[in-house]
Amino acid sequence: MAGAEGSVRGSALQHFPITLPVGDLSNLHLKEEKIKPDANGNLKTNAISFKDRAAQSLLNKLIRSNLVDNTNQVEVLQRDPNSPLYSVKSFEELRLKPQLLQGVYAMGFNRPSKIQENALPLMLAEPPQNLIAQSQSGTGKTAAFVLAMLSQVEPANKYPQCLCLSPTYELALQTGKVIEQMGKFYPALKLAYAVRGNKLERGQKLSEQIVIGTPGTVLDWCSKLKFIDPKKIKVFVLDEADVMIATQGHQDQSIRIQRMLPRNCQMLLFSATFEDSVWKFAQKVVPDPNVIKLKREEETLDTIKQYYVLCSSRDEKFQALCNLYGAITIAQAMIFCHTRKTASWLAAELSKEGHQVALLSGEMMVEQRAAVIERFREGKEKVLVTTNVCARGIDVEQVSVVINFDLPVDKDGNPDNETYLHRIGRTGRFGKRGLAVNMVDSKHSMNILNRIQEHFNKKIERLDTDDLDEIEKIAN
Ligand SMILES: Nc1ncnc2c1ncn2[C@@H]1O[C@H](COP(=O)(O)OP(=O)(O)OP(=O)(O)O)[C@@H](O)[C@H]1O
Repeated sequence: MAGAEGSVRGSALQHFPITLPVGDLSNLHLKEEKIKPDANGNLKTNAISFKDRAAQSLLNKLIRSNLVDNTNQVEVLQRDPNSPLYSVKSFEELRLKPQLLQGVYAMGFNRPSKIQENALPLMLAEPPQNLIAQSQSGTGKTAAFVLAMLSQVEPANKYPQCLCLSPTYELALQTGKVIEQMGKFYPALKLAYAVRGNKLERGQKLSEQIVIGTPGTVLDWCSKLKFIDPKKIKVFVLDEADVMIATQGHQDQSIRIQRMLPRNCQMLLFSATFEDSVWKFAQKVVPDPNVIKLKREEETLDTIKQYYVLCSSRDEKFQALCNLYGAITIAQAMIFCHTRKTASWLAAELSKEGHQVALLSGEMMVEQRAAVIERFREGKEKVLVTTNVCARGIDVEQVSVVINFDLPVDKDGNPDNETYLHRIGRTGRFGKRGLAVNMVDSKHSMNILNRIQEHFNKKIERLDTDDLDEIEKIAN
């Protein structure tokens, strides 16, 4: 696929007259999308959660080079339950155009992922079917809808035929890269990015066959500026719906775009999660959908040894951690703090003690965070200090020790059991044994710990970090 020479469209980065560095999510889209306050006038929380979610999602894309391991079942709900349910075990069975099959193999894909096995036959059916699909990050959703777009597009027709909405500029670029890679054997195929800052001349009509962009700009290009004729769109993809719905503005714009499309346009919506709000939104933008869900791998505490250490202050917690340090660095460890400030302080103190630790903090740009995670994954650093927001959703499989320097609590100060399970649950995977140590420094945090024990109905043993024998015992 060739980029549009000298224009702001076409190949990904070099032609962009955009001054924001890639990865700086600080102001992006939040201002221009005119986020409306919710019923309680709550604007800030929404905006922050959008930013966090978008950064999270981008981070996952940057650090991911393989499919996520998943043994869970796929649930398929067909629009017409009487039609047979197809699933494919190979890309050949899909009868893709030869250039596309070449593109798939050039990317190193040998067979469809779990979600692709079921989603691709539905998406490529004749007539094309609408689909709502949910599965965790890294299970092959992007590759699936890119394949659907590339199957439908007619490179000889020089106008937009496929439209893909992404929540942010950076996420749009990541998906664009997949389109470029998979479509590279179609020389006539071009891609345009409808993102803020990408200015075209008035009255111009796009000749690119695929347009990917953020809802606000796509809406302008379809309605006010008329660069795109929405009536000619054959495939409409709404990616990262769970990130998208974190701003009301994005939801409204997506719905307005969807209403301009022809009735027979194929509508596809993808999301990593399926909370109520995502589901309601999905049903508004995808009429008569087939639905595919792939559940998350169940996390369990069964194979994890859990302890708590009783301290009376933050400094004592630090001392206890130093006592434990030798034992925990036999494997790789993640240390969770409640705030960025504590995380930075702790990382600095550990470094002063001569320990080599990495800090993953929300202040860093997403690319920097990805680099930290990459180094940790490669084992260049054995200990990663982080906050909850920063590390949510990141799977580093080889971590076998988790330290809760601060116990996870929600915004009301109650135990956050889900986060506890997610932090700890990742240590005991694939038959390996995991170790979790919780630092308790007040009556309040003891109370939180007790409620966590009750919730999971699992005893958390006390550990004395001055007792070397005991430390040795837990390390083995
Ligand atoms: N069939 C396949 N075989 C091998 N690798 C694949 C296959 N499909 C996708 N991948 C690779 O797996 C990784 C995750 O895929 P993809 O980005 O499509 O997942 P995703 O569910 O869209 O994740 P996210 O929600 O984070 O965007 C990518 O590196 C992709 O190249």
